Amino acid sequence: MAAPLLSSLCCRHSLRHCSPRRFARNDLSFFRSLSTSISSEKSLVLSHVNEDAGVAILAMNRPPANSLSLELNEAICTSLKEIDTNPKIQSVILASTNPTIFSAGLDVTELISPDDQRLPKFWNSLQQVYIDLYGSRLAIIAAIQGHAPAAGCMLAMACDYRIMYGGGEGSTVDGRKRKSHIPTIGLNETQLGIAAPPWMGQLLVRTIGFRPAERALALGTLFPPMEALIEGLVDDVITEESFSPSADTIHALEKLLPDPIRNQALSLVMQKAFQEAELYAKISPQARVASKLVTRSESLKDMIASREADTEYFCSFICQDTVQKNLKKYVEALKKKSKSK
Ligand SMILES: CCCC/C=C\CC(=O)SCCNC(=O)CCNC(=O)[C@H](O)C(C)(C)COP(=O)(O)OP(=O)(O)OC[C@H]1O[C@@H](n2cnc3c(N)ncnc32)[C@H](O)[C@@H]1OP(=O)(O)O
Repeated sequence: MAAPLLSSLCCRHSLRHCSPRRFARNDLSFFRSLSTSISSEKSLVLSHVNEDAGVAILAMNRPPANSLSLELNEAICTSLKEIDTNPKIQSVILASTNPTIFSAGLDVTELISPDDQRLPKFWNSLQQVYIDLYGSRLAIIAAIQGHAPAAGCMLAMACDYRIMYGGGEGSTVDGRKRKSHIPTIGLNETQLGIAAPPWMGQLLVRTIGFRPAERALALGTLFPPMEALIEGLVDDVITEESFSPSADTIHALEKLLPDPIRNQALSLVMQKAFQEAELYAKISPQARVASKLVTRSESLKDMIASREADTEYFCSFICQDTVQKNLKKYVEALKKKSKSK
């Protein structure tokens, strides 16, 4: 079903052939044309479908932090492509097997003393994840149970709806009682001495508006759940007080979730994500996709057109001495913090 258009995506000319008329035709093929055929290590994501509900799950599974390596990026694209080929599926829940980290953003070890062959491939794979998520015909619901800094936040923003865990003492994340965990979300790149690329920064602008995004980008703000909700960075924040699960939802989730994360059927965030996914799945796909084209096609075209230049800029920026120094310092601090636990 999905058109084999990897070449068109990797090459920045793909959307030149998409006339405004074509976009106006409520055409599903635009979204299909954004599919990829990259093959990869599948266990880095767990995916499964519940055809009765029209919903799929795609859970990132790269311990310890779901940091985005070349291989994880490719695995996300491959899995999404597989789901896309199933005509019974209209919605996907993008989640994490780690109940306290959605994704820690780019794997910073990819950025330090990088291999000059791998670095552009790595960046290209991240661009592809964005294109495939943001341009998917599927409605994608982000179930953000844990932290989502930098490129982790980008993943969430590229979805159609974002649900975040509100945290709190003694709350349940995957059904078990655990100590307080308050996730944060945002583009914190400047805290690492780097800047979000234009397409990622503009995605924040489109999500929360110009002035709030300008300030958040400059300061590298990581928002706790309620602040993220107020800013419009997430659409819903779930706490035990705010949401009552239904037995039907839990049952449907048990059918959907793969074995290693079946216990997440008890997670309130997952339950709300499933309900939202069902809601999207009930809308006429043609109408839903056409409405998505209205808001997303122009920025996607622009991003794809500047893809090569973006990769060149990224590679030369990352290799600068000062940037390397900043990144090394950041990783040392991260390791030190992790060891001191
Ligand atoms: C031109 C540039 C373009 C830039 C575009 C995007 C930029 C990025 O995405 S850069 C990455 C930004 N990410 C971060 O700043 C997050 C860093 N991580 C954290 O702040 C915390 O780990 C987090 C809040 C996510 C979770 O905290 P904890 O639950 O307390 O876990 P730990 O800190 O103990 O981490 C566990 C383990 O994971 C390793 N880790 C964490 N993040 C990353 C990462 N981004 N890349 C690689 N590895 C990461 C961390 O070092 C720990 O490993 P061990 O030391 O081996 O235990």
